[in-house]
Amino acid sequence: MTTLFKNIKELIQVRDKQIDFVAGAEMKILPTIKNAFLVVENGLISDYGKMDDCPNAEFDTVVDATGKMILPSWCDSHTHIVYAGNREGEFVDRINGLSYEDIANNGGGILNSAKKLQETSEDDLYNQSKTRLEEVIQLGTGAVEIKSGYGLTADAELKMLRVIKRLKAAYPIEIKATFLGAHAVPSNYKNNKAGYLKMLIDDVMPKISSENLAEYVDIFCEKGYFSVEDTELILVAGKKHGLTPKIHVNQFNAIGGVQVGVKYNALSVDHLEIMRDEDIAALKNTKTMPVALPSCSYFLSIPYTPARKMIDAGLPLALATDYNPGSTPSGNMNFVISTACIKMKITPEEAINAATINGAYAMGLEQQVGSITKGKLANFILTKPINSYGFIPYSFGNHHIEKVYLKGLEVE
Ligand SMILES: N=CN[C@@H](CCC(=O)O)C(=O)O
Ligand SMILES: [Zn+2]
Repeated sequence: MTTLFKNIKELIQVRDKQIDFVAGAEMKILPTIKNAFLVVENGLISDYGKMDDCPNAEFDTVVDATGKMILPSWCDSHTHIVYAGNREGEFVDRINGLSYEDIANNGGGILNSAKKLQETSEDDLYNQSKTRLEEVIQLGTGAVEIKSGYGLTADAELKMLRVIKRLKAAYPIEIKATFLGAHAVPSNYKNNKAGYLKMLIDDVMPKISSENLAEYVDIFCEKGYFSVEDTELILVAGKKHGLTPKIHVNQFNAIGGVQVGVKYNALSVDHLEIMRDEDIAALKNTKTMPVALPSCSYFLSIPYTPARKMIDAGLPLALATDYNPGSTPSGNMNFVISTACIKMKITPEEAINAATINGAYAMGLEQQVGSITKGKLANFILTKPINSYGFIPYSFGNHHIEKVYLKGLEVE
């Protein structure tokens, strides 16, 4: 099965050589080819170049992309899209003056979602979650990480992970799964956090390994949730079960989570709304990707990750949605890149790098997706006619996607 895309106004994020990620000043460079062609063979990118060099061969399908651009699908490395119900009530409570913290202290927040999820059957949870997955695919996402963490019992955490496994099998999008049992301390362990962590380690992790339910382990390292010591415990246990760390840190307070992530070679440290100079310094010259979640800052009216300062300090940056019912009920990566440009003062080139190749790295998929590179999956966005790629973040709240392709096939 071969497809030729011809007369592409601009082919974006073209990387002839496989790279892991871009950092610092390199993030301002977004390689493109104007007036380009792209060939897809059996789901993979097999060739591309200038139209002058377009192969004169027979193809099963030819798509004329005159006036349109092609860019790699968004790589959303941090989501919680498997959840039950929603938290619209808390949205109104916040409008009326309660803080995210007040709501959590009143038994709402993550515990509210956990109660709903525990009462929801696996099939129902699958059906609710697949709707969101289909929605983000239409919005241009071609690779996504999904976390557990709204179960908070052994059974409900495993139920979430099994739903993610079913989604992996049923959809052509690339999916990575993360075990986030340590998302909050459930009420029945209110005065026994150590017992809860022991249960996650002794009862849940072995089942995750034996059923191959996750690639990553996460924990909410934050005042009132889990400490740096709890984080070390979970990361060490996770590693024993083959789970690489990707952790929630520095959302409301900087308590040393970045340092513990770096110490245990976390693939990513995510949120980072509160960053001290020492946290930025700790990430320098490491393999740990800092991930910013601007839609969360927008929705909760909390500070934005100081992305400009971090990139200027030489760090890489990835952007993700954090799609979840409490802090970010949106999985729109187009909005994420706009918000990153507008609020974090990063350029369209930096934002697109952060949402493609760096996002791919933050979920261990940099060999498969995130750039137009021969041999990578043909997961990309065909835009509507637009004048420049900068129009995508500029035109905030809209998207300019005409079609999305996963493994070379148009998603209907
Ligand atoms: N901060 C921790 N976890 C989620 C939100 C949890 C919730 O409110 O449901 C996040 O990444 O924002
Ligand atoms: Zn999150």
